[in-house]
Amino acid sequence: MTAVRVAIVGAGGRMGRTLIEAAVMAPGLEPTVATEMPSSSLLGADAGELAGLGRLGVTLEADPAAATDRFDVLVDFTRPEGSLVHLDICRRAGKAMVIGTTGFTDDQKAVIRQAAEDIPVVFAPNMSVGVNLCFKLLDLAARVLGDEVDIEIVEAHHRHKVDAPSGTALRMGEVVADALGRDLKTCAVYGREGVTGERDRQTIGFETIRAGDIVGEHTVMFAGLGERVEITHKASSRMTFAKGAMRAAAWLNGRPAGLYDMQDVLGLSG
Ligand SMILES: NC(=O)C1=CN([C@@H]2O[C@H](COP(=O)(O)OP(=O)(O)OC[C@H]3O[C@@H](n4cnc5c(N)ncnc54)[C@H](OP(=O)(O)O)[C@@H]3O)[C@@H](O)[C@H]2O)C=CC1
Ligand SMILES: O=C(O)C1=N[C@H](C(=O)O)C[C@H](O)C1
Repeated sequence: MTAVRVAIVGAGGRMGRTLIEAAVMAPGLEPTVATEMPSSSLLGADAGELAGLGRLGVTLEADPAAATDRFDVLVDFTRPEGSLVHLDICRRAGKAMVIGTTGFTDDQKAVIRQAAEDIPVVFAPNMSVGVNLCFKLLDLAARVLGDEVDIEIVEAHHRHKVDAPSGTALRMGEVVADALGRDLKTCAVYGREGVTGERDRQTIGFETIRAGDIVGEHTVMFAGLGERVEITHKASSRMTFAKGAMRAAAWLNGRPAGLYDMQDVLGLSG
């Protein structure tokens, strides 16, 4: 069987380097393209050496559009503006794409939805199996505990993270809001300060912590009178996300055009 050829964009980033390692380790996948920003001092470096694996023979280049004949699936953990450029390249070339980047606006998400009419795309704010299991548990908890409890979502990440709340926290909020028939757009409260008045039970609160080298932690609290349920996920290695992204790339190769997420990849949808 021929290996699925994977392009990793943003290869010099925290996730980029981990993705290179995960692609090397994943059976049936082969990292064939690695790109970085045209301004990057890493251009010309060997992707394997960058990931601490030794020479791989894949050189960091600047333009994924010039490499479309050398990959089957492009994996993107960069920034929203970069992801949309990469999406356009994949769409024009008829290539599949895995998007792990977070922080998109609603308009940018609409562009992704539109592109997925032409190419297969997995778009997920968190590629770990554990978080995707938590989405299912959250749906169940919200349905059972209902409107009697106060719901708060607390997330913590490293000091370098640029978007808040995390994409995962927002998706957790959507899952809970959907289960309760609420619209997250109108019921979300982002942080509190000053004289806030009593809590409105219909709201879903978000709190963000940015500190040190925390890889990624999420807790959803369902707090009632006399008891409290908390569902927590703690990532201790970026490899958990990178392995999920490689699983998504293998799953996506050869699929029809469409917008998929990790629930589809893991067989958890529905
Ligand atoms: N879905 C999931 O499971 C996960 C998602 N993420 C998300 O992945 C993204 C990346 O995270 P992380 O690796 O920590 O971030 P980093 O900042 O470490 O890496 C981002 C990489 O993308 C490059 N980049 C930045 N802007 C552009 C652009 N416009 N075009 C092309 N490349 C660009 C950066 O280059 P340069 O350094 O030169 O700016 C860098 O190499 C974030 O949105 C994060 O939330 C993270 C972990 C898990
Ligand atoms: O930026 C990160 O690091 C992470 N981002 C994702 C998010 O915003 O949800 C996923 C993970 O928690 C790590």
